[in-house]
Amino acid sequence: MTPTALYPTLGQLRRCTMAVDIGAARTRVYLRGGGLVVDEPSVAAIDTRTGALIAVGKRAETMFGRTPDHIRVARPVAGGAVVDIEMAQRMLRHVLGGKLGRRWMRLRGSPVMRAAVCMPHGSAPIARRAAVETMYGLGARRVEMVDTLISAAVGCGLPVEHPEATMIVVCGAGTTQVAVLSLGSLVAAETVPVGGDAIDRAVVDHLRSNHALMLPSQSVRPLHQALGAPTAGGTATTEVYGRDVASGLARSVMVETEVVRSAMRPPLNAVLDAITSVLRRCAPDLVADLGDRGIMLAGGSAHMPGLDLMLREATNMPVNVAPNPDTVAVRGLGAMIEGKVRPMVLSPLMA
Ligand SMILES: Nc1ncnc2c1ncn2[C@@H]1O[C@H](COP(=O)(O)OP(=O)(O)OP(=O)(O)O)[C@@H](O)[C@H]1O
Repeated sequence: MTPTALYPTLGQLRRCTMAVDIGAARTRVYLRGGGLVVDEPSVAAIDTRTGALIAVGKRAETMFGRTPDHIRVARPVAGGAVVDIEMAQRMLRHVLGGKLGRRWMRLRGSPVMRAAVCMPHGSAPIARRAAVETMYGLGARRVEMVDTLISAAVGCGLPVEHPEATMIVVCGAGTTQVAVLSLGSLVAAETVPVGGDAIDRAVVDHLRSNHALMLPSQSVRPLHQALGAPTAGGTATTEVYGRDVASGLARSVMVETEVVRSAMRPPLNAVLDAITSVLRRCAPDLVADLGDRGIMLAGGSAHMPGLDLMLREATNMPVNVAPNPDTVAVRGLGAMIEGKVRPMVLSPLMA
């Protein structure tokens, strides 16, 4: 098997057939000449008695918390790494269905089946190894890895190859990655193990400890909407439904959106600390560029209403949410394998 490069050239990427982003929440696959063909929750349900795969993706996700004992609903990806390689391979094989086979056949002239994978910034060698093993299981014989921050910046259409600073914050489910880029390189970057899931967990924990209410995960989204809605003076409240911790019965409580907002503050502070730490490591000229251009916010959590506003207030910098923020990384990598990216050298952190 061919060894894997961490910073491949654009030429090496152009030889790849598919671009893959295996995230804690969702798995995305972009096929060369086929576009984004998979965008599914990274979830698989198996029958523990027979080992059979029962469902993957969206269908498996709806089974969470609703299965009998013999069905296990698993997330093969956590904290930015594939933690169950076999399950990840089964899940990918299933969501790709026949799409990959046809693509391999069409590209039979190519001597080696190659895949490009986005890796979270600063991921450990074991996480990279797990991603490579996962792709080998799908038939790839060479795997090129690109830092998610670079592919997301490309996917957002940021002029990363120019000698001026651009800043990107990719807030996913389990991690948030922050970088300042210039001339195709990461000038400074940081990853924190906090994302949309930690923010949701902070809200769930607040309701359990202060209102003795267990909130089902699907009830957190409507609460986000309330948090993002402008308040016309006074104290805004919103009604949430859950299960009483003591009695187990369904009930609702009225919660003040401001109180929920402060419950979300600890995980958000971790994101803010990462932004300030990255800015502190940049030269003043680069920081001056960012004063005008601001921060590009990407990742699925960029959909969270009010997150951009909170970051704007805390940093005093303009914050723009990328169009389709959750798929920018795989679409950026897709643009690289399609050869649609202006020539540049992809390199690790500048010394
Ligand atoms: N409309 C929305 N409102 C609030 N949060 C949202 C919305 N859509 C997605 N999210 C959040 O975005 C997160 C998923 O983001 P994304 O798809 O970028 O994750 P991922 O790439 O799989 O994760 P990671 O990068 O951490 O491996 C989840 O925490 C989810 O709750």
